[in-house]
Amino acid sequence: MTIQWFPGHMAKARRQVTEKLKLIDIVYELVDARIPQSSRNPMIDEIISNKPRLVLLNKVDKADPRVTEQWLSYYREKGIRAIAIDAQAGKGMKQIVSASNELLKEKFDRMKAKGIVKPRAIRAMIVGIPNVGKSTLINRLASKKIAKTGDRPGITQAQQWIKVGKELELLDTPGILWPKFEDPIVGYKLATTGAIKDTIINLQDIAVYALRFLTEHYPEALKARYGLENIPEEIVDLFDAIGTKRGCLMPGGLIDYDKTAELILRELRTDKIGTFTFDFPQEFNEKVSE
Ligand SMILES: Nc1nc2c(ncn2[C@@H]2O[C@H](COP(=O)(O)OP(=O)(O)OP(=O)(O)O)[C@@H](O)[C@H]2O)c(=O)[nH]1
Repeated sequence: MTIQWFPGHMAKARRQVTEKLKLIDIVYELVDARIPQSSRNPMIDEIISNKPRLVLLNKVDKADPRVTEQWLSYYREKGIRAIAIDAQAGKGMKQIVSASNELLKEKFDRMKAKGIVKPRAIRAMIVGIPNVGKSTLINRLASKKIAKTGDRPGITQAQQWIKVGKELELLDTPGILWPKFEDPIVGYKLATTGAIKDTIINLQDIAVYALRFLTEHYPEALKARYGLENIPEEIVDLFDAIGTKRGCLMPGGLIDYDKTAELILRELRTDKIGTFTFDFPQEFNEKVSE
């Protein structure tokens, strides 16, 4: 698999995020709850350094609730604050504000001690890879009282802040960090969940990955969706079975594998087969830094 982001592009995105870090108190690292690890930018720890961080597992409605719980305890054990949210439906929004308050309590207590009587609102920025739900979350948080507080003095680049109640101000442009995947499996996970375009990786290859994954981890859901008594061992036989059931045929009755792959991925992405998580915390126990 040859996927290369332009190094210049990456460097620019990184620079923009680093610039904005100076303006904020806390980073909201938005990841996809279906692939909490694969949808992180691997350099994020280094980029945000010791800035307080809140991990937001978005699209939790599309993930396996059992594995989401495992991820939340995993973060807890690592001392990382994390919340599962559904930005589309607006679930978890209050928790974002309360967790931010808790995380910054010490800093604001120090400000109070220095004689700053009224601590200002917490300033936050959302950071995440494409398609993870950054705009949806901004709109959701801004929904009722959208108010722009204007530019702050001393900042070269004009920044707009969105007020979220009295306690929070959010930068109106999120930081985009690219996923990086030397590991082809990470690429397949990103493609399966729709984080990268289908044109980047061959559609049939993505569907093969997805079917193998479901066969291993969620066989009952796969059987139920496609009316299979058993899941064939050979992947081509599984394609044939699904293609036949769904009438994905070419003239002459041969299975149309492209059409079958497209159907499987469409149904998977729209949760027709079920709600799944593709990253398991056990796989990454050694790899995540604190
Ligand atoms: N089911 C579900 N869908 C969501 C959720 N949050 C966002 N989406 C959907 O995910 C898609 C991408 O959301 P965006 O908000 O555009 O993502 P983004 O990170 O701003 O994307 P870029 O502009 O590409 O960086 C949209 O179709 C949203 O409706 C969620 O919590 N649940």
